[in-house]
Amino acid sequence: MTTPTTVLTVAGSDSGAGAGIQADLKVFAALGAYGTSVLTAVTAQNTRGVDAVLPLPPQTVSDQLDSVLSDFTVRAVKTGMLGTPAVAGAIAEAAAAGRLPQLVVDPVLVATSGHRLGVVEAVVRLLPYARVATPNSAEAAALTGAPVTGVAEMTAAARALAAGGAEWVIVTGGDVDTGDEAVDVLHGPDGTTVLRAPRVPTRHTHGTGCSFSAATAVRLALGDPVPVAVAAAKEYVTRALAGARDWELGAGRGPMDHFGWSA
Ligand SMILES: Nc1ncnc2c1ncn2[C@@H]1O[C@H](COP(=O)(O)OP(=O)(O)OP(=O)(O)O)[C@@H](O)[C@H]1O
Ligand SMILES: Cc1ncc(CO)c(N)n1
Repeated sequence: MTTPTTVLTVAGSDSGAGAGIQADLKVFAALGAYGTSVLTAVTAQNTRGVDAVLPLPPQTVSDQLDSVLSDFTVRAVKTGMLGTPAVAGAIAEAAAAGRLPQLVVDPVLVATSGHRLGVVEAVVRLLPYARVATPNSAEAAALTGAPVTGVAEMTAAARALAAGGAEWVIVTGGDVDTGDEAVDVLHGPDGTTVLRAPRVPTRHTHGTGCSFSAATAVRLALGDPVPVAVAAAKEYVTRALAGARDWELGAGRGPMDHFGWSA
């Protein structure tokens, strides 16, 4: 194998390893990229929910960022859980200094268990530097202040968030009732497109958002335009959900299948 392309995730640790840093690194490896990681927080978490959260000091986050960026040629970066406004501020500063190329911002605010993992104001600071932002319906609602319950509202939210600074926004609809399809709405300089894929009938959806944004980052790192990158990420998620449908890992919402990919 030739030297792989390097990508970076700035996110929280999920001890159950279905979401967060662990999901990101699995996706990076599955798609043939070399993954580096900057931890923002440590969560005690499993398939049933989040039990505890320890945010790391902003200096510790900046130190990790400096170590990675001073030694690796990072082609794309994704951010997930940032934890605190102070950490988000440190990341925004790096973005403003042009140190975070092809930035994918997954505005993680709340885990499915309802546990708060971030604050709106912190994420908003990062959006102007995002090549792509990937809010789910709840995050889009929190960021815009308007409910997001259908494709029309997803479209309005994507447009509002793009107007607020991100170059491209894709509002993901894993939790939106769209029948037997999983529908996402992309808005950017080329206009608005609706992405549709078969909805995988499974309760094991832990880490879909993290995996989607991580796959998008890999494809951007490899040179894909944004619409191509998110379409590939959607295919990845659909296949990884289907692969783990019958897995029995934990008693709650289990993780996805990142095995068996050839880059
Ligand atoms: N059951 C499903 N079948 C097919 N695709 C799905 C399903 N659930 C989610 N997706 C897709 O997964 C991607 C991530 O979207 P989603 O809205 O689930 O993110 P999220 O809510 O942030 O995930 P997380 O569970 O990590 O918080 C989108 O492309 C969405 O359409
Ligand atoms: C660490 C972490 N990041 C993101 C999410 C969102 O799925 C999660 N549950 N845990």
